[in-house]
Amino acid sequence: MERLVSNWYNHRPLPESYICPPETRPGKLSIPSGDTIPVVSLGEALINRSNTILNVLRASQEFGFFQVVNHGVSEKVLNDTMNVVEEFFKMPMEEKASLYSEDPNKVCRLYTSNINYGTEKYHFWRDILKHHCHPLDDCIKLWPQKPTRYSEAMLLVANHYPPCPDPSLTLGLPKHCDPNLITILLQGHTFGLQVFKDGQWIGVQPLPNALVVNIGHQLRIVSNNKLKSAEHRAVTNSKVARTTVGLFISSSEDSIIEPAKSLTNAAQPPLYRAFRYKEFLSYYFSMMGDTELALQPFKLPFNQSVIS
Ligand SMILES: O=C(O)CCC(=O)C(=O)O
Ligand SMILES: [Fe+2]
Repeated sequence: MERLVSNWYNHRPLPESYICPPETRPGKLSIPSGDTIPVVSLGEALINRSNTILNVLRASQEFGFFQVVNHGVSEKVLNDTMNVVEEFFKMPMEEKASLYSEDPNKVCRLYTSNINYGTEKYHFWRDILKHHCHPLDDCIKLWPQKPTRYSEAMLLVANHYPPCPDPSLTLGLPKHCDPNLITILLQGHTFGLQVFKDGQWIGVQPLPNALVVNIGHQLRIVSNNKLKSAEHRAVTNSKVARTTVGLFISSSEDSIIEPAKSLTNAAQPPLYRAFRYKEFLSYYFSMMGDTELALQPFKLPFNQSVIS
């Protein structure tokens, strides 16, 4: 519990154990906050559905990332979700203590940094509240009891990045691709999310009431690499705490994942073998940070993919 950054951050300078190796440091923080990440207005689908679908496909092929506006989720629901999560992180430590756990198998838990605080080489400037949402009737009983409004919001991962004494030396979240199908992120008003595209980092501009959508590894595999699972990371800032809420859409751990048959043929053979999602997840978490290595054991060698 003492490990949570929000427990101690404003009492001391950046501890050495949070300093990233030079090649992964954010360094200069004036990353262009791109208008380049596509913004898709879902409201347009009511008038021209096929054009909206094309926009989503194009963004998923080129960037693996886009923002959606006019999505139909009310401003009130978005604000309530963000407020209740911010309220959760602001609660006194004693109120949150029962949720703190370093056991990754716990269905609802509060923890810090990244996957394994005990074994990681250096730490990240982030506290996390994570829980499952499906099946809702079972999961909701395990969600935080306080703030009492909490269970009216539905979410899976809430990231909290307290103000940081030196944002140029540390990261909130290291470079990664999400393992699941699609992630929908409410990133609030504070800049911090960056996407790696064509060898450089691009900032994802916080837009009012927008949701950031990104393609995960599962969908990259199902689409046989037609859609891109983009690498991204979160940087911190020294002025304000940043809180984000991510809904991770995923198939069940027992599902078989493989390239869709309708997208493969003799000219475009499957690039991945079939596997159970849980097999992928355990390998992914052991390879955290190296996107291509995480996919390696699931790739088919070219000649084998032609035969199958
Ligand atoms: O907090 C953010 O801006 C990014 C979060 C994210 O990428 C994740 O939780 O996988
Ligand atoms: Fe992510």
